This record gives sequence, C-alpha cells and structure tokens, in this order.
Amino acid sequence: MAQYDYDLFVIGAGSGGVRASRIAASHGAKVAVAEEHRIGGTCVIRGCVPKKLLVYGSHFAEELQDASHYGWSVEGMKFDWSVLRDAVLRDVTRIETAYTATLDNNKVDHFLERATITGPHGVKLASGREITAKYILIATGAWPVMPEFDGVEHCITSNEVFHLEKFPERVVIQGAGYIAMEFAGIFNALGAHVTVINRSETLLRGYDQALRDRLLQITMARGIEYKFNCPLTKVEKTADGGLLATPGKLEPLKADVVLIATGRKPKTDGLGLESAGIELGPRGEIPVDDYSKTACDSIYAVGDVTDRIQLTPIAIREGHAFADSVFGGNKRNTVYDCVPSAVFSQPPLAAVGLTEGEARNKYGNIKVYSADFRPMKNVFASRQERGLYKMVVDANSEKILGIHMIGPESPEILQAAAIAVRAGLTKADFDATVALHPSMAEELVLMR
Ligand SMILES: Cc1cc2nc3c(=O)[nH]c(=O)nc-3n(C[C@H](O)[C@H](O)[C@H](O)COP(=O)(O)OP(=O)(O)OC[C@H]3O[C@@H](n4cnc5c(N)ncnc54)[C@H](O)[C@@H]3O)c2cc1C
Ligand SMILES: NC(=O)c1ccc[n+]([C@@H]2O[C@H](COP(=O)([O-])OP(=O)(O)OC[C@H]3O[C@@H](n4cnc5c(N)ncnc54)[C@H](O)[C@@H]3O)[C@@H](O)[C@H]2O)c1
Repeated sequence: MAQYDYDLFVIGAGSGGVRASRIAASHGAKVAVAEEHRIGGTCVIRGCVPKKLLVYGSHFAEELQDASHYGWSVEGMKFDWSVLRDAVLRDVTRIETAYTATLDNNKVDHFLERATITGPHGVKLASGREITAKYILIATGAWPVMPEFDGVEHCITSNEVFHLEKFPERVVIQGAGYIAMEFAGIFNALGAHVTVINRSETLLRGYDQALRDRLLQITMARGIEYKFNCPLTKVEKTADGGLLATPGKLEPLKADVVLIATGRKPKTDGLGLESAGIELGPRGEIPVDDYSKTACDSIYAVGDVTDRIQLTPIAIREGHAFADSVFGGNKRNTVYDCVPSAVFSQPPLAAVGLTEGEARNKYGNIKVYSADFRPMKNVFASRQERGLYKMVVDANSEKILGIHMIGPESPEILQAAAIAVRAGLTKADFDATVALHPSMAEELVLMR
C-alpha cells in the first residue's frame, strides 16, 4: 500500500495551484486540490478576467462618443449595469467550468472545501476528512487589507465590486494602486462621479514618474477627483441609504459605494503552518527558497501567498516550475527580471524593466529617449489626450534597461517590446527596425 494518499496535495485552485496540479499530474503524480471558494481563484473569479471585461464594457462610452466623427449616429444610447454585470459573471462561470474540466481531464481530484495543514504530510478538510500527501503545495493567494477607521464595515473591496446590485452614481475609492486606478477608470467611463482618496501624493508606486504624472493629468481632465494626503477617517450610513465618507480633516463626501483598495496580503490565517514549523515573514508572507520550498522539506508555496510579485503569470510560472522540479526531473526556478506589467487604467499604462529613476540610481550614466504624441484616433475625435513612450538605455552599452508606455492599447504593444528588452537588444536595434505605419506602436522605433 502507498505510504501516502497522494503524491501532491495542493491547497488553493487559483492561478498557481491549478497550473501546478495539472503539470504534476502530467508528470505522473497522483494529485488532489482543495478550493474553499471557486475553482479559478482570484484571477478568474474576482480579478484580472472580470476586471478586464468591465474595462472593455466601459470603453464603449468613449467609442460611442467618438462615433459621430466617423459618420455614425447612435440614438437612444443608454447603459444598463445589470446587463454588463450579469454577462461578466456568466463568463466567469464559463471559465470556472473550463478550469474544472482541465483538472478532471488530468485526473486531479478536487475537493470544494477549505483545507488546513496538520503536519509536514497532513491536511484536514473542512468536512473533517484527514488526507496524507508526500508533498503539499500552498497556493492560497492573498486577501484585501482593510485599514482601521470608524465605519469600515460599510465599505467594499474588489471581492464585492463585481456584484453591485445597482450602478453607483458616486464612488469613493481609497488607495491609488492597481485596483484603485483600474476601477476609477471603469466607473468614471461608465458615468459615475469618482473620487480617489490617498494617504500620500503618490499613485502607482513603482511606475515611471512621467507616466504617472500623465495619467493623473488625463484622468483629472476626464473628471476623476483626487484627494491626496488624507486617508479616510470615517464612513457613515445616511438616512437615505447612502454613505458619507470623510477623508482626513476634509469635508465629508456623499457616496453610493466606498471601495477600499489598499493592497492585498498573503492568505495564511488559520492555515496550520505552525504544525509544520513554518513561520511567516515580515510582510505576512510564507518564506520560500528559489525553488518555492518552505522551511519544511515536504511543503512548497507559490503565488501571492509568497508575496514575490502579485501577478497571475508569476503565480503560474512558479506553480509550473515547482511541478517540473519536484515531479518532472527538471529542477528549475522562476526568473523575476524583465517582468512586464500593466495597469488597465484609462488610458492604460504598461512597463518592463527599470524606470528612469531606478536606472539612474543603478547605472548612473543612462540615456532616455521618448515619444510624446497624440494618437491619430484622438486627433480625429478632437480628444486632447497624448500618449507617452519612454525608453531607458545604459549609455555605455546602449542596452535597453526599460520601456514605459501610457496610451491606448499600450499593454498590447508592450508585451512584444518586452521580448526585445528581455533579449538584451539595444536602441540601435529598434532604430534599425522599419516603422509599421500608421500605428501607435511605430513610435517605439521612432523615439528620440
Ligand atoms: C481585482 C484584481 C485584479 C487583478 N488584475 C490582474 C491583472 O490584470 N493581471 C495580473 O497579472 N494580475 C492581476 N491580479 C492579481 C492576480 O489575480 C493574482 O496575482 C493571482 O490570482 C495569484 O494567484 P495565486 O494562485 O497565488 O492565488 P489565487 O488566484 O488567489 O488563488 C488562491 C485560491 O486559494 C483558495 N484558498 C485560500 N485559502 C484556502 C484554503 N485554506 N483551503 C482551500 N482553498 C483556499 C482561494 O479561495 C483561491 O481560490 C488582480 C487581482 C485583483 C484582486
Ligand atoms: N493590472 C494588474 O496587473 C493588477 C490589477 C489589480 C491588482 N493587481 C495585483 O493586486 C495587488 C493588490 O492591488 P492593490 O491596488 O490593492 O494594491 P497596491 O499595492 O497596488 O496599492 C495599494 C494602495 O493603497 C495605499 N495604501 C496602503 N495602505 C493604506 C492605508 N492603510 N491607508 C490608505 N492607503 C493605503 C497605497 O499607498 C497604494 O496606493 C497589486 O499589488 C497587484 O500586484 C494587479
């Protein structure tokens, strides 16, 4: 009889957990996964996927507005939140079903219940069933961090935002990171009055300053209000069912929804880590080595719960590398340089590599090339918004250190440019490439 029930037990069927389960099974391992909410995890159920669909949905406002310049007249234009919301939620269910089928096709057993760790080789399901496994993979993701102030219980997080009963006419968002800027764009485009409240003057920390300044300027022109250096101190319910949100010492703001987007922390509460001798790191993360192994030899962790880079493709890569290393006879780790990222704000922002500031600190002698342009479609529609692309180059080797873009479709364009940066190409390689005209992407090879 086998020593353990499974070769691998995965806790969490999100981006990292599903990939690790599938690949380990394809290498011949007997695998089970437990999921306490829905198969697919944050990205599929309440993250990247429904968020991007809402971005698409909200873009029609701009397209319909511009349509008259192209000879189209759109009469009786009207937006129905419940139609968009329900269509998005249906698509989420479709993808959840596809993910479940992937597990079934790879003969991965799945338990739709919470699991906790009872020791180096033991897990316990919420139903009470105890299971043993040679290896355990923790892929439990992250959870929204809630600040402490009076009335925080009246606020929502990104978990709830996809399910709003009614379209909120007045939205207050606390935070100025990814989630705040993406939902500020969505609600603003759909016609809500949006106020972004932040504890500092910095939005989208980590992105190049010039792009952040451009986003601030464009979004203010689009009607988003900002209140900097004054986080919320109180949120109250009013007699008419609305909310009153007080930023710092400023006048209270009337709101229908207050969205808290102040970061996500590794989800480890009550997981039983102590039973396997695993202690949390300073950011609440599960510390792991380069191969995602925890302090316990039979337990690994991947994705947001390790707080390396909280992005889906990273969780997927870590899960895949773990499965190849432990079950595929191919020990390998995940490489974290040149990770492209994007903020699906309106307009979106995308980047890979070092910002101008980071490159200057690290290399000293750098060159910066840029293209500051008004996309053809904006000119035609009398839209004043300008795109900005920046290339940061090591002045000695001419190697590109980073590319930063804000403008329509910039995430789509940046993915291809990231290959060039990863491959170590130079500005001269871009200059030698013939422009593809007319496109916005051609600005990448025309920068001065
Ligand atoms: C609103 C939003 C938008 C985002 N947009 C993007 C984007 O555009 N691009 C991008 O790259 N990233 C985006 N992200 C981040 C991305 O979703 C995460 O980085 C990614 O999902 C992490 O994958 P994971 O496998 O670590 O965890 P998750 O996908 O969160 O999966 C963890 C799973 O574990 C389950 N679980 C937790 N504890 C237990 C337990 N004890 N027992 C059983 N199951 C458990 C959870 O229910 C969850 O399903 C977004 C996140 C949010 C919140
Ligand atoms: N497009 C994408 O790839 C995408 C989209 C959404 C989320 N994500 C991932 O999810 C993670 C979480 O997103 P997020 O927007 O919640 O986090 P974030 O780290 O991007 O932003 C957090 C914001 O909250 C502010 N803040 C933090 N603590 C606060 C407090 N106590 N009071 C007031 N303000 C406070 C910060 O200054 C910052 O502006 C991101 O780090 C990202 O990795 C990615």
